[in-house]
Amino acid sequence: MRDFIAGLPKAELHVHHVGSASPRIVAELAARHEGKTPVPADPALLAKYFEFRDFAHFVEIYLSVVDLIREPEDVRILTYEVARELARQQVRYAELTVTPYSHVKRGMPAPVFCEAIEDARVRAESELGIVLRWCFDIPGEAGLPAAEETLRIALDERPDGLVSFGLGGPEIGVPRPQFKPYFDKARAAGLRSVPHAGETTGPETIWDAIRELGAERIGHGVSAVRDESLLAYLAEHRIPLEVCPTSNVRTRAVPVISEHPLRTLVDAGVLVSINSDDPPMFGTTLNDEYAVAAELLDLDEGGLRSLAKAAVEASFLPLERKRPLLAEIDAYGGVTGA
Ligand SMILES: O=c1[nH]cnc2c1ncn2[C@@H]1O[C@H](CO)[C@@H](O)[C@H]1O
Repeated sequence: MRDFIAGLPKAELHVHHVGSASPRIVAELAARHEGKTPVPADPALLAKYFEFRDFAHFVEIYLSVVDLIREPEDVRILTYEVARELARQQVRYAELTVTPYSHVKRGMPAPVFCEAIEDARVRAESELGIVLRWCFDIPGEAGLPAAEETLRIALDERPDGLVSFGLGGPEIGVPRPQFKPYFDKARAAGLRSVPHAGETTGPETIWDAIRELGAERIGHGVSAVRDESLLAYLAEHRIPLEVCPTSNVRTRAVPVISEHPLRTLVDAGVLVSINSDDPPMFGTTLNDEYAVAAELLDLDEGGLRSLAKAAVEASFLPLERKRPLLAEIDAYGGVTGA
């Protein structure tokens, strides 16, 4: 199963830029800021550092890593390394969530940040054969000023890879309706709406994301299982959930992996994609997440192919670019040559 997954062509739709910084990259950056950062440079200590009491603690640790990213070169190196790790797992296409506000707030001009991610995106496509696209997300804990600035950067800079507009960070104390004007403008400008919802709060946040923010996909959305009418709505309107199983356990959104609601979502006919979210921080990889899903859903190779195809279908790739990737997945026999 592991070998089959390793070779299976995939798409990833819910993976965070800084959250994907490998321990080596984080250690390198931490060493550059020796003494001025709580982030340990030692990989063993870093693994300990990436253990979270709860979601709020996770955000605090996440932002301490964001603090390490100061120069455009840091952004180029980080982004290219994330692309390399995705390509190593046979990811052909990924929508990477980046948070421009967090970097601009730390003194990196928006054009400089956008040029750095675009350089890495173009280089990754030509050298690694992986297609990256950007989701610009609002860090919810920074509220409306962050919404304002994220929208301004999205519309003023409009990097070629930008396809979607999101909302991350904590949900508790960050009601979704307040962001409606920003999502309205982003959608009017052709950006797709993909807010996080139902990760650390209940179904009502998912309803808000749909009704107020025009969500076309939901980041996480796992609490939908508590509302039968929402499950039916998601299934009927084919609003895919970007499910990140291990993330939910590591941020304590779900107590233990065996209790993850993935099976209930699938049984209700809800479209799901499998994603890694912040793989090094959660001690996982996208391939590991496919193995977790295979366990939870009792999947065979055909089931794994369907999972990979569901992510391609839910992606914002144009149809003519979905087709070859879907065909590649169908043709894939893995090491078993099935
Ligand atoms: O699983 C997640 N849920 C919500 N936000 C997340 C997650 N992983 C990374 N971020 C990131 O945390 C920052 C908070 O300011 C945002 O940049 C958001 O993208």
